[in-house]
Amino acid sequence: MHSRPVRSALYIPGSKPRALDKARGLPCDAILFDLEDAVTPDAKVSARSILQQALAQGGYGARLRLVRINALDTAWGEDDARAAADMDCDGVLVPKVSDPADLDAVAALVPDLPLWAMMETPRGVLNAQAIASHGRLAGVVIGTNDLANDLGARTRGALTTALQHCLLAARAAGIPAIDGVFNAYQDDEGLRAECSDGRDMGFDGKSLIHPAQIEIANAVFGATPTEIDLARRQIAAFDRAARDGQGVAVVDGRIVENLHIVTARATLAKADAIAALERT
Ligand SMILES: CC(C)(COP(=O)(O)OP(=O)(O)OC[C@H]1O[C@@H](n2cnc3c(N)ncnc32)[C@H](O)[C@@H]1OP(=O)(O)O)[C@@H](O)C(=O)NCCC(=O)NCCSC(=O)C[C@H](O)C(=O)O
Ligand SMILES: [Mg+2]
Repeated sequence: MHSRPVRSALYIPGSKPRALDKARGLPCDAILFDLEDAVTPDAKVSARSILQQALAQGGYGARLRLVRINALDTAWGEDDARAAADMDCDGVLVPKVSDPADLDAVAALVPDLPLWAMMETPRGVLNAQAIASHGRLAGVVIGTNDLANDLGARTRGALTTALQHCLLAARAAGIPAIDGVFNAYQDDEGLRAECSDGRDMGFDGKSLIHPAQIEIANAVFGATPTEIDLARRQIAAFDRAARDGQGVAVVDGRIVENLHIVTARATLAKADAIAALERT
């Protein structure tokens, strides 16, 4: 569990001033300012300066601000990385990371900002542990569209092994992991089901393509009143048991051990962090 909430991470094309402005008032936890796939080749260069100006102008509050650059093997990647290094943001999101050397190359151009990795190539998934443990890496975002494309996969179920492998790598490295996008942005029930699937797997949040998806992701990846109430009762029961010299308590007919208390405290910390973010 991580102190900064990333329940909802919205992609915004860096080429669209109206969307960049609208984002200042949206309740997403993170913004993925995109210079890569959401921007057409003819708009790549101008998007860089549009985005730089939007970030300099500010107004994005306490949201996590990541700039997704183009890959270094494209015509735009190196200039994107140099430009992003000077932008007012919280990190650089590197697309199509296939091994740690891809991160080394961006790290050399971006000396002072945390890096995030898009996990979206077959080689990247196979190298997930080495990528997630890179010293400059602060988190991973799954790119389910590219991954499905490269695999020839036609369902989310076909990606399960890859999703779990990336999540295992992120957890082992102690960094957050954000699930891939749900493309049918007008299908609320489909989105809710896919968010629940990601949440059940252990993801920290969902990447999104449209503002209408934010509320559902925030609800599914947040701490519900029922979860908060259970966490408080577990902690109280465990404290009582400890005072009586017991190492185990029982709440709602289930045993509560120390590891459940770690989770309960993390649930309360997450609820506090969300409340603090929503106050800003
Ligand atoms: C999908 C869209 C093209 C739809 O755009 P549009 O038709 O303009 O939608 P609406 O008319 O419903 O928009 C309503 C208002 O909301 C604003 N808006 C729309 N999208 C965004 C957004 N992402 N961020 C901020 N604001 C947004 C519109 O400007 C309207 O505002 P207003 O005019 O003031 O009412 C569009 O949503 C879009 O472009 N989405 C982003 C697509 C994208 O980023 N794609 C790339 C990322 S996905 C990916 O690459 C994942 C990964 O790499 C992988 O491999 O899986
Ligand atoms: Mg992609």
